[in-house]
Amino acid sequence: MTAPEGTRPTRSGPSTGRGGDRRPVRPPLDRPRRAAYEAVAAVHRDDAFANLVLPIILRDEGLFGRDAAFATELTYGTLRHLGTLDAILTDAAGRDVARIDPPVRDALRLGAYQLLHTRVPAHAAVSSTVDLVRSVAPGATGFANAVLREVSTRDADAWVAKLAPPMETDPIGHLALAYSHPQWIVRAFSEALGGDLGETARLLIEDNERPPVHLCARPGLIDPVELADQVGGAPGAFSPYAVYLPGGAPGDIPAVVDGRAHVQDEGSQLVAAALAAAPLDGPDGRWLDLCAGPGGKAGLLGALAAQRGARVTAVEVAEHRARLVSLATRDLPVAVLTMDGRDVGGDPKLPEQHFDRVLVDAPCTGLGSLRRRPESRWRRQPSDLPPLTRLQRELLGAALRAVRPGGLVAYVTCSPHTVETHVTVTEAARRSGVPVDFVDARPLLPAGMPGLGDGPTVQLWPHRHGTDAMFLAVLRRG
Ligand SMILES: C[S@@+](CC[C@H](N)C(=O)[O-])C[C@H]1O[C@@H](n2cnc3c(N)ncnc32)[C@H](O)[C@@H]1O
Repeated sequence: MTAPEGTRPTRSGPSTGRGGDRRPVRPPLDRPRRAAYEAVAAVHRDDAFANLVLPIILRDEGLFGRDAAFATELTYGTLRHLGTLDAILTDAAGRDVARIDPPVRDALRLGAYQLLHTRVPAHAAVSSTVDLVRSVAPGATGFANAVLREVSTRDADAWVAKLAPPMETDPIGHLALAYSHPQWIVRAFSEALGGDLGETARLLIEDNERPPVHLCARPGLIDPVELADQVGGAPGAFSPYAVYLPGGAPGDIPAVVDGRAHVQDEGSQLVAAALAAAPLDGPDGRWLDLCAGPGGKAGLLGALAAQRGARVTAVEVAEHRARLVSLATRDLPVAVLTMDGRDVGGDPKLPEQHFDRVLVDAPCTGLGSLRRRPESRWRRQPSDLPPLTRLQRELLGAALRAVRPGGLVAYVTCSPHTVETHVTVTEAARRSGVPVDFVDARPLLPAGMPGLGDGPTVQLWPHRHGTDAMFLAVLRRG
């Protein structure tokens, strides 16, 4: 991408050289790069989330349009490519990045990202980064200059060829370095893809792309073609409710403001709609969303329920997220309960064998939506899995208690990690003590959708479907 070379003065702007001030005149720090630096530094220093902290910094800096887009590209790109950039910087600096002063380290990461992954001219990438280092660690400008000059001696492919272990002997290590993912995540993806390393590489590449924004045109409230016309977008490839947003702030769209549409990945729409589409004998008026916050799927289920004379009970344990569910489902037949979903049978508001359709959109590692959270791949650890999978099993067990005989439970994660998908489902079903059968989930998705595998569960993928990597298992209680 082309970088707008900033020329405006900043808070830490240059000396004017007037009034006997003999300091040399320095080029001003451009505000997009400064904003990106502050966002990356906040992520590493304060454990901030880039998608929350960056909009605040952009607003405080008064950055809009191209400048904001450039700052966003630098922030998200640097965070996504962090693993590979750090390996390159370690080599170029001759010492582990962990031993570089954090402000200098973050500035170097931004500089290396510009050199290796953008069309910013090398001289501009180096000089603007050295300016940045001068403002945060004045003693380190010579070091930063030398490191970046070394980085600029190769392009990204040549650095990977130098530093990555050979694909033949260490494919996981190779892919991890080449496509900037932790090895344990590459291993998990490869396993979920049946060991196909070519496909694993395609997934990793997709994870490093900027994700599209999808809208859900709520059924019965707005036609997706009409919404697509309004926003200048296109109807989705698979979900009958999806609209692809070409750009702009979704919060400014009138249909989103008045609750006829909401922002939601197309894969999330598909799995929620699949539960509503599954054939069911007998009563069909009581639907339950056991993990509802912040309310994306409850919004779609609520709109579908309204069309079919059903009602949704939406359960969420975190109070602030339960409030978000209430906001997301206003004017829909949805009752929100702030409570622990595992209390099924232990609380009169959540009786056993009461519901016809139950969704368990379980808390998970979120490895299926790494595109949307650039820093999360570096924060997640394998040690996150045991407590999460225990909670997933307990919630699915509660759902199986909540559903009536003959009723349906959809278990969903936005992670393709088999421990959170297949292992959780089979273990929870085995331990539940109630008879359950798997329903083939593939026919519950739009006809002709490719790449759905052998069933009965479905795994969606960014590189196959353009969606987050959502997993869906549908169970029928006997
Ligand atoms: C993956 S998110 C659900 C996303 C939501 N279905 C949507 O589409 O917007 C999982 C949610 O489960 C909630 N949760 C975690 N433990 C829970 C529990 N024991 N009972 C109910 N909700 C829980 C989390 O707070 C989180 O909001």
